[in-house]
Amino acid sequence: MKKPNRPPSKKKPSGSKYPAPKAKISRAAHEAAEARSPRPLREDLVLQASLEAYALVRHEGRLADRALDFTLRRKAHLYSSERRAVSERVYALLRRQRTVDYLLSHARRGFEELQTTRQDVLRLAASRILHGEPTATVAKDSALTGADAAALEALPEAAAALDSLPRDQRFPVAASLPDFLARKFRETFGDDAERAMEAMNERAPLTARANLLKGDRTALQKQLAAEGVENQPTPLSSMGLWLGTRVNAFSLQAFKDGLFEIQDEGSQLLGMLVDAPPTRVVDACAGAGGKTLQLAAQMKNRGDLHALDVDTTRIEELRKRARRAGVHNVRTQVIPPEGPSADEAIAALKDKADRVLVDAPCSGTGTYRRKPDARYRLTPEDLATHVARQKALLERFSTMVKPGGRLIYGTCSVLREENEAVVEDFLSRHPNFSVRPISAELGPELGEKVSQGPFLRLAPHLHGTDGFFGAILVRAK
Ligand SMILES: C[S@@+](CC[C@H](N)C(=O)[O-])C[C@H]1O[C@@H](n2cnc3c(N)ncnc32)[C@H](O)[C@@H]1O
Repeated sequence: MKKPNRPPSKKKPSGSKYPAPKAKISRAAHEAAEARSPRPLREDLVLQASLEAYALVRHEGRLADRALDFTLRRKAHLYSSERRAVSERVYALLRRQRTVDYLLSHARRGFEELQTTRQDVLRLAASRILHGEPTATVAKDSALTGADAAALEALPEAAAALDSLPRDQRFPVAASLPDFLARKFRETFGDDAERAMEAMNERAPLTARANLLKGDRTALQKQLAAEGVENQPTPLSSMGLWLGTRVNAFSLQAFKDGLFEIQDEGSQLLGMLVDAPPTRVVDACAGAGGKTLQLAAQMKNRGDLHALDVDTTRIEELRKRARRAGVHNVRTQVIPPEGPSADEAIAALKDKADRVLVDAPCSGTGTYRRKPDARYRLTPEDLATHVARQKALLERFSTMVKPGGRLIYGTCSVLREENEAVVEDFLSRHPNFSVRPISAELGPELGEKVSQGPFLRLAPHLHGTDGFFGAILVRAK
């Protein structure tokens, strides 16, 4: 089966305001030429672009996907295989940044004092070797000589030094986590923490959710196969498909026709907990609508689905996606983030909703496969802010649940304090809410695979999904 040769991209290319038509044409021409005769990477150009993108993330604090987008848009002369190499190498280094820095500080005397770009060349090279590429090839590609080339040869020794550290010192470095997060991951996963982080430091699969308003998963499989896309049903979500990771999903006809959305399997499972009836349902932190569209399909496009968020841009994106997906039952509303005006904005829905989903803003510690750089930005203070906001949002949005209705709380964090602890805190103040085990919703077989106690608890090393938490809370009648 033909494998599409563009790298997966989070952005929909056609809707973007950036690409100059000239760049588009020349890139298409390059790609067509490349498809006719694949050629070796022009390593100097790949290295230059990788350095630029990496510097934006590491030294200027830009988000990785934006930094890559920004850099690659200015590199229309790169072939698609080269663009893909830039992306893959930068992401690979971000996943192992702390490990790489440790290894180089042992393998290269005076590494810390080197000029920043020279350090970054070494970092990119060491990361490639760590990911299995031959040392000699990498040294040549990176034009490294003398002490720098010798440093690459000395990496195995440095790795042995890392291996010989006591477990608690080794883990943060080997997992490439800040110390405080390493402690949190150890608290969460105990003896499994190493395994959990190994899986968290892998690339995530590209996962589609079939839009059940327009057809089932089998029909989507056929359509994708007809477009030359390798795909495979996901094992946990009945509406998911894994796609070949090198597909640019957004350029497919099936995507343009609204037959699927890109959505992690874990996120699909969280959406499944809602089991939205065709009555009145609220998606209180709807964002760009990943789960809103799934809920609309559960409701068979009937009833009223209220999608709320504080972010106008995301709500606009949601509207666009809803149009493509053929969703008609959604009403969007931009609401204030806090204070009396936030309470007023939802007053009309007080005690009215059969289901309220609070897919809360969180640390994102479950999504490091896709956003490896996020770990280096998170501080203990940020985490405390997330927890305080999660408690406040659950409190505010619970007022919309009608007697007998359900409040579904979810995050893409794996940390207990953002998950079980938030739910416990809520229940301690709201004895009229009780926990409904997720097995009651998903069935005993699937429920057992994806739950811890009564809650949804997903992690890459156990489920192959991003890390997710979900709880169903029922308001007494
Ligand atoms: C985890 S994201 C939601 C993702 C979305 N449900 C999806 O499936 O694509 C959390 C969302 O909460 C929104 N948010 C942050 N503070 C909020 C508040 N006070 N009220 C409502 N939404 C808020 C953010 O703008 C963000 O879009």
